[in-house]
This record gives sequence, C-alpha cells and structure tokens, in this order.
Amino acid sequence: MQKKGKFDYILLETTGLADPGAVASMFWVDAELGSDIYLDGIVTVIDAKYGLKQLTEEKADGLVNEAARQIAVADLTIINKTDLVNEEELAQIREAVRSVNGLVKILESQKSRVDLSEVLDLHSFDSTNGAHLAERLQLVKDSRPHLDKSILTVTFEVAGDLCEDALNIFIQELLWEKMFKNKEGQPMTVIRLKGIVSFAGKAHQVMLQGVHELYDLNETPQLWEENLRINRLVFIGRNLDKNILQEQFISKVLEGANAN
Ligand SMILES: Nc1nc2c(ncn2[C@@H]2O[C@H](COP(=O)(O)OP(=O)(O)OP(=O)(O)O)[C@@H](O)[C@H]2O)c(=O)[nH]1
Repeated sequence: MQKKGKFDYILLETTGLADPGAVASMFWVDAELGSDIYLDGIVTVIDAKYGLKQLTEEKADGLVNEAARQIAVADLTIINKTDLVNEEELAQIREAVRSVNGLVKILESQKSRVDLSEVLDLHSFDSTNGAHLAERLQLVKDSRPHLDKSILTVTFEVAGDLCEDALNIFIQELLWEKMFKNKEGQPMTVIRLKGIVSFAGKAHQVMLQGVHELYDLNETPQLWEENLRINRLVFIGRNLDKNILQEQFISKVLEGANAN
C-alpha cells in the first residue's frame, strides 16, 4: 500500500459469510465515469471436503444459503483441498457447483496453488470480450435443481431483434420490482445475469450483465452475421421458472420490437 502511483491489481477478500455481489457492485462502476478501477471478476474458493455440506445447509426463515450465493455470483470457482476427497466426492462437489452456476469456470487446487493467469485478468465484465461470451453462453445448459430451495441456472435463446426500451423495463421489473413469480407464487430472484442481445437497427452485438440489482448493457465490437441474430440469456438465481421467464421475455421484449 506504500507504492506510489497506480496499483496493478487489487484482490479483495471478503469474509466467509459475506455476499460478494454486494461488494462487487461497489467496484462495478460505469466505464463512462472514467474510473481507473474496473471490476475484473468474482472468484469463489470452495473447500472440497466441507463445501457440499455448506452448500446444503438449510438456513432459517428460508434465507439463501451464503455458500450457494457466493457460487452463484462467481465468474470463477476454485475447489481447493482436493487431496482430502476421493474422485467420487470431487465429482459431487463439481456437480453441485455446476447446478448452481452453469456459467462459472471451475478450477481445482491443493493449497490454493493455481496458475495466476487463470485467476487474474478475467475481464468478466468487459464488453470487448463479447465474442468470447457469446460462445460461452451457447454452451450453457439449464441446471437441474440439486439442492432444496436451490439457486439454479436458467438459459434460453430467442431469435430476432429486441426493443431496447422494452428490455430495460423487463430487466427492471425482474431485478428491481421482483415482479415475476414462479408457479408457486414465489418471486424470482436473479443474482447474476449475462446475455448477448440484438437491438433493431444496431449492427453490433450488445452484452448484458447483471449482479444483484445492478445491470449494464454495452455494445461489443462484435458484428452480427447476416440475418442470424440470436439473443442468448443466462439467469442465475432463485425460484426461477424458465418457461414463465421466456414467455414474459418474448411477449414483452421481442414482440414489442416487432410491433414497432
Ligand atoms: N490438506 C490440505 N490442507 C489445506 C489445503 N489448503 C489449505 N489447507 C490447510 O487448511 C487450513 C485452513 O486453511 P483454509 O481453509 O485455507 O483457511 P481459510 O479459508 O483461509 O480460513 P478463513 O479465511 O478464516 O475462512 C490450514 O491449516 C491450511 O494449511 C489443501 O489443499 N489441502
């Protein structure tokens, strides 16, 4: 901290019980504000031996399990202490992580020894990474509910152009107003949101990012190919119902654009 001038990189470790999304939101500032600091990515370290137990712990009053929340919000997870579990246990924890967050990259380590190039400079929120994100989103699958009251990943693709205003309203209703409910009437809560979307009249792909109640839409350098515009969206959160979400999306955001 005595170094003069700029820092190369700031690694912030939260306490084990913290919600990293809330901390990350503070650093996720608008590029237009010209800040020297940008949010590179969120990393969650998981204990291979006790991680599964922590993930399945039921919280009082239906609160979200913090371990699941920390995985939901992460861009990268490191399953550490792999020497303390057998292959089957390791596969179980891997599957549990994947069931919460279908997008997250998983590394495995002992004594947290990892290749730093895999942990630093993730550029997870960077719109110049648009092409890379589009490819990754293509591979994301819906996760199967693994744990009770679990957080899970829902993904869908919709072809066509979207109306930008309608998309903003849809996201605000989802993230801020919590207006969408599942079949049981529970409000859908999104913890992390990623997407590549197409706006009518715009040649470039647009990247959608969300952490908790913050979201951002940024044009990427990536151009759409002729006549092939497929919006890809990934939602990670609680009480998510894919069919309801997709129906709402199509009727509010896509058809609105078509009607214009
Ligand atoms: N067997 C084994 N032990 C490990 C490994 N990594 C760390 N430890 C040991 O686990 C003990 C606790 O370390 P951690 O679990 O990393 O502690 P921590 O997560 O920093 O603790 P908090 O930040 O307080 O949550 C220490 O004695 C470490 O030496 C590993 O890969 N294998």
